[in-house]
Amino acid sequence: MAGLVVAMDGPSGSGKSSASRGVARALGLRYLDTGAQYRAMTWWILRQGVDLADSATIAARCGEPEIVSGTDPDSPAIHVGAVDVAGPIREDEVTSAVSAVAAVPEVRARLVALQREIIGAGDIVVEGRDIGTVVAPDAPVKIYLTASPEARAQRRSAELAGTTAEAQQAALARRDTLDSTRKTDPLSMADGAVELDTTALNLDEVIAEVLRLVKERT
Ligand SMILES: Nc1ncnc2c1ncn2[C@@H]1O[C@H](COP(=O)(O)OP(=O)(O)OP(=O)(O)O)[C@@H](O)[C@H]1O
Ligand SMILES: Nc1ccn([C@H]2C[C@H](O)[C@@H](COP(=O)(O)O)O2)c(=O)n1
Repeated sequence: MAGLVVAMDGPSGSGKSSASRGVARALGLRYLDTGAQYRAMTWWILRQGVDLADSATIAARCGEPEIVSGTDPDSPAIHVGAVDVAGPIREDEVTSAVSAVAAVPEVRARLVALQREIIGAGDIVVEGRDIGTVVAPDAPVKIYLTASPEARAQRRSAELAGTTAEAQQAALARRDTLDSTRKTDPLSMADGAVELDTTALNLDEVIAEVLRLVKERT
């Protein structure tokens, strides 16, 4: 299984992180959360006071922050320079701004290059929106994870305090629309990807199905 790359794409809240980490653990692979990188870039852009509508400035400055991703599925780490941003990047301020920053082509070019560098010789599960289409189109295993909007919102609201499933469903729908309608590398299912609807599956069942697909395709 040396050199294996598993590409896991899908909309927000479909379970990509949980499933990817479980699969990586089971197979002794590394794990890369590319969404955390877009969030880290967004955290830095917000800290610089850059207007989110000013894509020219975002494009001009997106080469400045050093974004460092850990690849241990048991403790995925993300730093901007020396600052641990694992907590702040999950705050509402970043979540509601990240799609605008991720739509800037220069941001994507920088992060896709960083992702390819980390993927390197493989042995990794990589999750995001464009892994199977753009970042690693030759990955032997490509999964497109989905779940109904209601299930995704229910899962998200169970995870976060002080919110409702209705509020989460609206926020997820907004992000889905922005991520799947942007001009550069929108969220879409890659050629050769297997769609896995997790609405009626628990996490262990999702991981077992992905492991079965890995076995079948390698
Ligand atoms: N099959 C499942 N059944 C029930 N809950 C699940 C399942 N998969 C994931 N979850 C829960 O749903 C929530 C969202 O999962 P996760 O963060 O893995 O999704 P994601 O697709 O990575 O989201 P995002 O793209 O926003 O980072 C988490 O609380 C997770 O524990
Ligand atoms: N490969 C990727 C990964 C993520 N994004 C963008 C779109 C998401 O809304 C945002 C945050 O990702 P999440 O943490 O929710 O997985 O980052 C992208 O465009 N491409």
